[in-house]
Amino acid sequence: MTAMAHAVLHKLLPHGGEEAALLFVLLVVFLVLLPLILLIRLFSTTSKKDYGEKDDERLLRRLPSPPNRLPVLGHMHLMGPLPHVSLAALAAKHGPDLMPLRLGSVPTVVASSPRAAEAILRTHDHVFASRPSSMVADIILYGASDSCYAPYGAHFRKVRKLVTLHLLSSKKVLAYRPDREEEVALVMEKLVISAAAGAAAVVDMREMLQSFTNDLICRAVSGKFFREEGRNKMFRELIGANATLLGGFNLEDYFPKLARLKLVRKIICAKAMKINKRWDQLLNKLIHDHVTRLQQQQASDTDAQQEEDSSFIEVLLSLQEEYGLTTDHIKAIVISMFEAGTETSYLVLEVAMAELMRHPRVMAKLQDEVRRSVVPKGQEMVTEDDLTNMRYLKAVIKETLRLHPPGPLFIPHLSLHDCEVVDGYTIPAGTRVIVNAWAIGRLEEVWGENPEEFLPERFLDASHVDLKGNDFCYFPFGSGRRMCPGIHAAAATLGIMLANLVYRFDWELPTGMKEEDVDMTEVFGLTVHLKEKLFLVPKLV
Ligand code: HEM
Repeated sequence: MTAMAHAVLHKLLPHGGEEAALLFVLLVVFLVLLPLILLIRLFSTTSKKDYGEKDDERLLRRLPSPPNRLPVLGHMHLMGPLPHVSLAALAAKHGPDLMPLRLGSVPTVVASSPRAAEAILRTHDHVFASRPSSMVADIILYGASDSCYAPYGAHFRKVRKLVTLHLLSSKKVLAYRPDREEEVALVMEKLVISAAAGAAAVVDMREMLQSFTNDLICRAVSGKFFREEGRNKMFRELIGANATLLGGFNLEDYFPKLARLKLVRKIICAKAMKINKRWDQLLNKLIHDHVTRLQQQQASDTDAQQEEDSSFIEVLLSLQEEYGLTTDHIKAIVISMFEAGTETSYLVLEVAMAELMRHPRVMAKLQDEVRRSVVPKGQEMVTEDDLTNMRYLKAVIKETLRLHPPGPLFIPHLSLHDCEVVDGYTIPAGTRVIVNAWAIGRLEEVWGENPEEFLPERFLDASHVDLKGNDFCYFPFGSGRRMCPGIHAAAATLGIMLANLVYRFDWELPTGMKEEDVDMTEVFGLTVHLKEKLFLVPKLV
């Protein structure tokens, strides 16, 4: 929003602010914006039903919050194009632990320190385990009945249990190991062809890694026939569309009353409904195919497939009755698996390669570990067995996730009732709670003098700091009831792919580019990604 305002003003006042342009701006503000603001204000006031009584306002004021709160927008105008960066800067000045804000009409608290994060995600986890409602998630995810956006309650607990026990358990992730290794091998084959073409063969790393993680999750969700009829491509397109709709700071989430107006609702919902229709058709066909295959199997008396070898859809269908799921619930769970599984891992792999290109010393040390210390000479690929002792590889992955968590603000949490947290401060029921993991990952008091430096060695000295959310200085997968259930799948995918990329190939930047030219500028959305795609040239070792 601020970026948009800046752009408009910049266009109007490019030459030092001529009087005519200024007058024009003031006139626009008076004639157009004022009535609009009054209208929005009418619909942006909070009611008891929405976010609690006015008492909540007083409670929010008990902690310092940033000044310059505007009547309708609240603190919204202070959000720059990278909200995690804006919130970190605001917190450093106004609320290093907890910082209350009003974003639009929504009372929000931002946690930016290890002790505040621990209070939210561990000590009072049961109070903050819900999610705010989202109009778009309601449409795309069948009443937010998936495992990412479901409000805390009986349905969420049931879905979470199913997902962690039957879809993403470490046993299941292990069972998918041959599939992972096969998909990695396919990528390596393509890279060998590129490498043979020499310096001209510049590889679009994002395209390659996105297609890899997409195919991997397609295979896990729908079985080995996922390339049939170009389904993987269709899924990829729809995942991208979902991410655009669900990501960022959406107007309707911060002015819920305005969004309830019929016309506004119609405009906001139109796109989401269109996407939902396409998902629905695709998933109906997929479910139908699986049901038919299952029936054929039963008719021919083939041995029942083991759960470990079954695709997510097969597992969900076989457990549908036991867990009391409707077909729409199954579709919602599948969609959020696609979304969460794809829109994270490939971004981490791309940014890890970007950091390695900017830090040749780290790249050389990693290649040394992967090539000489562990993998026996002559072996074509790194296997998952080889990864066990690769300490430096693990440190590189941890350091990448510290500096570049794909979800720097996680998914917003929601307080279920009033709760006294740090220093006797009470967060009222219905408050949106944002955990700024990006800010905590860069605190000088935690990470030392140069927290912005890419230095995997810091994790060699602190190898007790793992990914499991036990340490509130470092928890890229979250912690507690809403912690990422895909942690085992993600760790396996990142490890095997990164190890193979640096094992088989030396990497060079396109001709004329230097290390310092690798652009690390980020763009905020459902997840954060590099603004500029990474292009590299592979050289066979
Ligand atoms: C590098 C990769 C990944 C990272 C860094 C990551 C991180 C996260 C984070 C920070 C959250 C939110 C925690 C919170 O709101 O408190 C989350 C939620 C979630 N993730 Fe991941 N994730 C990754 C990959 C995956 C994969 C591969 C899957 C599944 C295939 C997955 C499935 C989910 C689901 C279902 C949720 C929602 C959990 C809930 O609301 O209860 N994630 N993830």
